[in-house]
Amino acid sequence: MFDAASKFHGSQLHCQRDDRLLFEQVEFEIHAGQALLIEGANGAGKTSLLRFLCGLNQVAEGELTWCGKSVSPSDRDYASKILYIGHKSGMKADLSCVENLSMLVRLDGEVADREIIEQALDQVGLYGFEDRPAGRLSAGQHRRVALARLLLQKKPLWVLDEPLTALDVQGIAWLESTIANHLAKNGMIVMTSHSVVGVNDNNLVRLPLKTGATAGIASKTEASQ
Ligand SMILES: Nc1ncnc2c1ncn2[C@@H]1O[C@H](COP(=O)(O)OP(=O)(O)OP(=O)(O)O)[C@@H](O)[C@H]1O
Repeated sequence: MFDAASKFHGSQLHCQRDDRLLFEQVEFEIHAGQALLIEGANGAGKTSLLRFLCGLNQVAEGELTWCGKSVSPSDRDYASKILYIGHKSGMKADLSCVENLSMLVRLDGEVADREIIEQALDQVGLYGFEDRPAGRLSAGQHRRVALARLLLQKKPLWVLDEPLTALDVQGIAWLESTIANHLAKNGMIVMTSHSVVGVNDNNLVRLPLKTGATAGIASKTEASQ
């Protein structure tokens, strides 16, 4: 169970790429058990925003607070709260599924032994693939291995960039229950996705990104006022 009082707030968020303003004055707030869905056309800046929240780029700027305390995306304590799974999995083609997951979990400052990783691979439908090099997986299998980190790491905030990509019906069903379970434990999620799974309307905050967006705060509290 994560802290029921958790709150994640962003304000004055803006992003410029070269000479082009992607978005500005964007604001959001989510609480424990809620998911933020970042929406927008191709090229609107969704990935740029996600990566900014994770301290992975400086192209976007803005103010962030975690539980009411101002944080910088590069703060170690703040970064330790986040599990980011982006378009690229970060896996090495010549390492096995177990070796890759072990490495990725360690890079995030955590540890998972082989038995635990095998159990996670089993849960994502990859029993028997433990020692297969990642470079010899299908696209959907590759995505399933990347998403197995959701079972291995205990972070309150998941930042997921198009997590449904390449998943089949069973994969989507697994992700749906995994997301619902995380939110039920007071976890939070910031994600981009063309469809929403595992989040009911009461727990979903939508953040549309459009150039010059000044549409006010994206939050459940404000929306209901
Ligand atoms: N490394 C980069 N250097 C310069 N411009 C970039 C770079 N990466 C992305 N861009 C540009 O920034 C804009 C926003 O890209 P971003 O990937 O954030 O959009 P997105 O909303 O996630 O798009 P999509 O829905 O297609 O994934 C695009 O116009 C893109 O061309």
